[in-house]
Amino acid sequence: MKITVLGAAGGIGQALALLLKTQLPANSELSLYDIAPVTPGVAVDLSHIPTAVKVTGFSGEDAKPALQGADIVLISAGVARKPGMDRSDLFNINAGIVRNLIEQVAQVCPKACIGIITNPVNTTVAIAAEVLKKAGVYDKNKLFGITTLDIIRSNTFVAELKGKLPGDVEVPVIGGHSGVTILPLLSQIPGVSFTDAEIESLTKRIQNAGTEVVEAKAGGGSATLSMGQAAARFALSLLRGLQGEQGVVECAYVEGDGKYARFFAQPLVLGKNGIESRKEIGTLSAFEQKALDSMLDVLHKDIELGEKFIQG
Ligand SMILES: NC(=O)C1=CN([C@@H]2O[C@H](COP(=O)(O)OP(=O)(O)OC[C@H]3O[C@@H](n4cnc5c(N)ncnc54)[C@H](O)[C@@H]3O)[C@@H](O)[C@H]2O)C=CC1
Ligand SMILES: O=C([O-])CC(=O)C(=O)O
Repeated sequence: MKITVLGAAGGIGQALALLLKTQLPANSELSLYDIAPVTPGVAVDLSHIPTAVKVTGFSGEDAKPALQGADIVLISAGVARKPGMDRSDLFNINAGIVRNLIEQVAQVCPKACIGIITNPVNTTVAIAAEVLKKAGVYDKNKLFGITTLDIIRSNTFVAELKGKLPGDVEVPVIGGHSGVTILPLLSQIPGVSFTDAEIESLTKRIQNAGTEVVEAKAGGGSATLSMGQAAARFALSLLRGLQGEQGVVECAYVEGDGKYARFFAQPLVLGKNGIESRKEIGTLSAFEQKALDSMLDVLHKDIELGEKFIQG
């Protein structure tokens, strides 16, 4: 299997590439691309780590050489937030970057699974879908907005609060990936219960966790290391599904049945062709149902912004 990372010289890209170099199965290939001239050097650096994963690096304006034969393409190219900005403030720069990269994916490796990390994810995934559709190669079972960071954060915060091992907690997170559209389903964690006050404060903390990092880094960017870990977890799950492992489940922001919004983060069963099936979100608490109802306006607008960017 070959995985290509676009934006590979950035904070997320380098962390992700390191984790993939050490965790991909033997004989996989890791292909790194970024406009930054350092990228071939990042590949040389990684290539000295003794694992049976071949690493190549490409820079410049053309992503195509890095995309040849890719089974999975992960995109973290673009700009990150600074304090005082919302994820939507990144649209003006990142929308064009994602469009340009997806156009090249559509040409070179149209059958690859694509994982979008670049913000605003609620919108960049819609942009990617429209570009792929225009090129006649859109498969809604192969395009994912990576929301795994919301899940691993939820697992960490719940474990901290309840004195559990983080690895023993798995919180489904649905909706989208910004502010109120991030909805952790705290009512669905087996063996864990919360007071109403805990639910309210935990939900807020999970929704604002990106901002917590942006403020702590004080102008130096947003989450990179935890996001590298999140994207690596998602990519390795996707790979296991592609290789035929049964019962691999991850939440991601994908096009579904449109019951809530055209794109919606939900639990998915991953398989040989990407998404094998979309799982029901299950029974929600009254708090979660209210949060779901009130996020939909924002989510619809975020999606429409992306659709219009391509459709004009
Ligand atoms: N989905 C999620 O949960 C998360 C998403 N993000 C988003 O990920 C993106 C990347 O964040 P960082 O890695 O921290 O930023 P960064 O600034 O460290 O890295 C971005 C990289 O993209 C490259 N780049 C810019 N334009 C490019 C193009 N046209 N083609 C190829 N490469 C290009 C830059 O040279 C740079 O190396 C941001 O949009 C950020 O908001 C960040 C954290 C979590
Ligand atoms: O908050 C940001 O700008 C980056 C991000 O998406 C996150 O950390 O969840």
